[in-house]
Amino acid sequence: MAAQIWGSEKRARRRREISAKIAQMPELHDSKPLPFMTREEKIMESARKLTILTEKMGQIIDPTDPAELYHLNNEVLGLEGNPMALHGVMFIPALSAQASDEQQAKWLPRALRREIIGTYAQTELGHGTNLQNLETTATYDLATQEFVLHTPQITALKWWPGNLGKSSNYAVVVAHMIIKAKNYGPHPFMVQLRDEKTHEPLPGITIGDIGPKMAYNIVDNGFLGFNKYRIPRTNLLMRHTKVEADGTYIKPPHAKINYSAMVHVRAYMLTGQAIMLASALNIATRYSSVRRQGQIDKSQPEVKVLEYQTQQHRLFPSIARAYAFQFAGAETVKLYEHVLKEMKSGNVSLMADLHALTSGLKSVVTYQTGEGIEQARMACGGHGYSMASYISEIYGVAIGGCTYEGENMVMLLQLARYLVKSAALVKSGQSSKLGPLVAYLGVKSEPTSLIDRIPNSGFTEYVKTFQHVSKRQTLKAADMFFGLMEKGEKREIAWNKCSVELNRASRLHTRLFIVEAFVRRVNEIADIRIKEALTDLLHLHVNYELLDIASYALEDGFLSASQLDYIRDQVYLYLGKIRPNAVSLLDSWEFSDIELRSVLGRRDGNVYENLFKWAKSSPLNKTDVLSSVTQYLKPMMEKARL
Ligand SMILES: CCCCCCCCCCCCCCCCCCCCC/C=C/C(=O)SCCNC(=O)CCNC(=O)[C@H](O)C(C)(C)COP(=O)(O)OP(=O)(O)OC[C@H]1O[C@@H](n2cnc3c(N)ncnc32)[C@H](O)[C@@H]1OP(=O)(O)O
Ligand SMILES: Cc1cc2nc3c(=O)[nH]c(=O)nc-3n(C[C@H](O)[C@H](O)[C@H](O)COP(=O)(O)OP(=O)(O)OC[C@H]3O[C@@H](n4cnc5c(N)ncnc54)[C@H](O)[C@@H]3O)c2cc1C
Repeated sequence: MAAQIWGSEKRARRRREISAKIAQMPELHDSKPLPFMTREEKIMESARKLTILTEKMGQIIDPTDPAELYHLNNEVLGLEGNPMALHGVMFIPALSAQASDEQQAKWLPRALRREIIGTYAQTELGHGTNLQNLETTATYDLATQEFVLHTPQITALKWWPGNLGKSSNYAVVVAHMIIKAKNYGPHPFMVQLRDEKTHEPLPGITIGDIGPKMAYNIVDNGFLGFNKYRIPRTNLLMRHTKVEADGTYIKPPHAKINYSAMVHVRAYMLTGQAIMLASALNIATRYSSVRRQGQIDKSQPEVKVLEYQTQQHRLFPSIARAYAFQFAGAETVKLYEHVLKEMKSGNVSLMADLHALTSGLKSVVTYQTGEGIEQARMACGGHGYSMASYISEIYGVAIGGCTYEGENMVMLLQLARYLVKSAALVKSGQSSKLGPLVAYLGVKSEPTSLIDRIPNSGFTEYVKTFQHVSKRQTLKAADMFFGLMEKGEKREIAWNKCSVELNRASRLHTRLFIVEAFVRRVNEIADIRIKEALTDLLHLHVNYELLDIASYALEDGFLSASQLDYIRDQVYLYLGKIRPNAVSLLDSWEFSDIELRSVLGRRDGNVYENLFKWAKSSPLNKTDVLSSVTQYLKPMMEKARL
């Protein structure tokens, strides 16, 4: 099963080897539990480990393999980030995709050797979503052949970029490029922020940390201002766009090609979210098979809480989602790598499809991951609320994904633009022009669903039902939009009035893609036992998901009330079938105890003893009487007693 999850036997074996090596290297372990550290201590601890990794990484992993890097990162540095997180996740990808060959030769080897640390500085205090209204300017000075970076007012301060505040000395900065008083829109520039020797901010730069956040507190998200700060013309990233010495602008082959670093993260973060969901579920499911509370049959001893159907219903559909996200994420990464290769050689024809797909997936996956992790926390009762479970930290980190790389509603609306264009093709009889991901929009469906009507139909009737609801909602939302425009509404006003319906269409389309990716994967599996276990999980997935969106299929009679009862029964049936495999389905992800960082989710199940040990190690327990007591509470009580 690990081979299915991680993509191959080899990958699963490599993960095990890497975990085993790390287990033998105490210098790479947390020196104490992260929840007991202050933010400064955590940052220090993480930087300490990063420097060891820089020395020893080659002995542990193949540093050119992103999957191995990611595993190393999760084991050693953990989910809460590290001082170079953005360096690997956005700075290097931005340079790789957007810098010319000459620029890459100058900067990439230095970045890869970690001579410099970089980040991606785009969002500002006043604007994150609406890139067209960013306020930082890069004005070309023809006389000196330099760009002058400037922050005209407080809302133009860069705000949020990870590791910008304290760790990075370089950044890819996105600013509006102005040449001879003409604004060419946001463009990426390579900018040195700090002196390479002293690490002091360079003159003209204001920089710092934005303060503690809901999670990710090892990352120094920062602010950055420029006061007429000059950089050479050749620091504009010029793979696709060029500015000649005389100020001539050569436009890129696609207007949004400079957004590729964002698409990179959107594509890669899906499996990251799957891992976080599976981690939280692993903790909750292991604990649920240790925790005994109450009886189902009063004549029997107390049961493991995992025996309760409500507990299974809380956890198992999310187990199915974690697998589904991992499979859909793997497909998306493949597609992204393909499109990136094509883009580099000038073919930009697939960018719109990739953008639509990653926008929808990013939104649905992060939202459902958040839901699943929060349910996992609640499923652990009181101990889930303790930082000893570590689930709240996983939740805080995962939920950040709903906001970064494009706020979820906004990204769903991006996919909706693509769906509406596709709907227009269907309406004008040009269904043959639909791309493969939306081809179903042009296919006439049956009048009613055949779920439970055709024996042994596998998942086909389920997929058709998802297609039907997605198609119907897309056409309905598009009709609403076109109808308003026909009545004379301006395009943007009409769009806003339909946006809730449009986003519903985007979610349904994305959920269909996730179901299809799961079905595709299960169909490919040769090993009978693995196929059986995953087929059970897929049964739970399609029935649970369909029940969740049933109103869309009920309202036009595509599903009947009796079919809905059948679907509900299937959910209960598969909860029971999955129960014996539940812990194994999560243990198959092979997270080590080092990586999980959870007292509740320990592999050996020795929860109570270790919870007590953990509590005793709290800094508050170093002394029996705290100074808050001697200084305030004790005098208060004494005064009251007088
Ligand atoms: C040991 C050490 C270890 C280190 C690490 C190891 C690394 C291993 C690698 C593994 C990676 C794992 C990943 C895990 C991730 C976790 C890390 C978390 C870090 C978080 C970092 C966060 C960073 C950020 O948030 S950066 C800032 C992101 N900002 C946004 O996303 C802004 C959102 N807004 C937008 O994208 C745009 O403004 C948008 C799209 C809303 C509108 O843009 P616009 O320019 O205004 O567009 P408009 O004129 O309206 O035109 C729309 C038009 O354009 C099309 N379009 C838009 N975008 C694209 C695109 N990208 N591609 C193609 N087409 C695009 C759109 O479709 C419209 O088309 P039409 O409909 O045809 O008009
Ligand atoms: C943990 C974290 C890490 C980050 N790292 C980085 C980084 O490394 N580099 C970087 O540059 N940035 C980074 N960011 C910033 C992040 O990319 C932005 O916060 C994000 O893109 C959302 O933009 P915003 O803050 O402007 O939200 P807003 O756009 O102000 O969103 C507020 C509300 O308005 C709604 N809204 C906005 N526009 C529309 C619209 N057109 N239609 C409908 N609704 C709309 C949204 O849906 C939301 O409900 C990070 C953020 C976080 C939380």
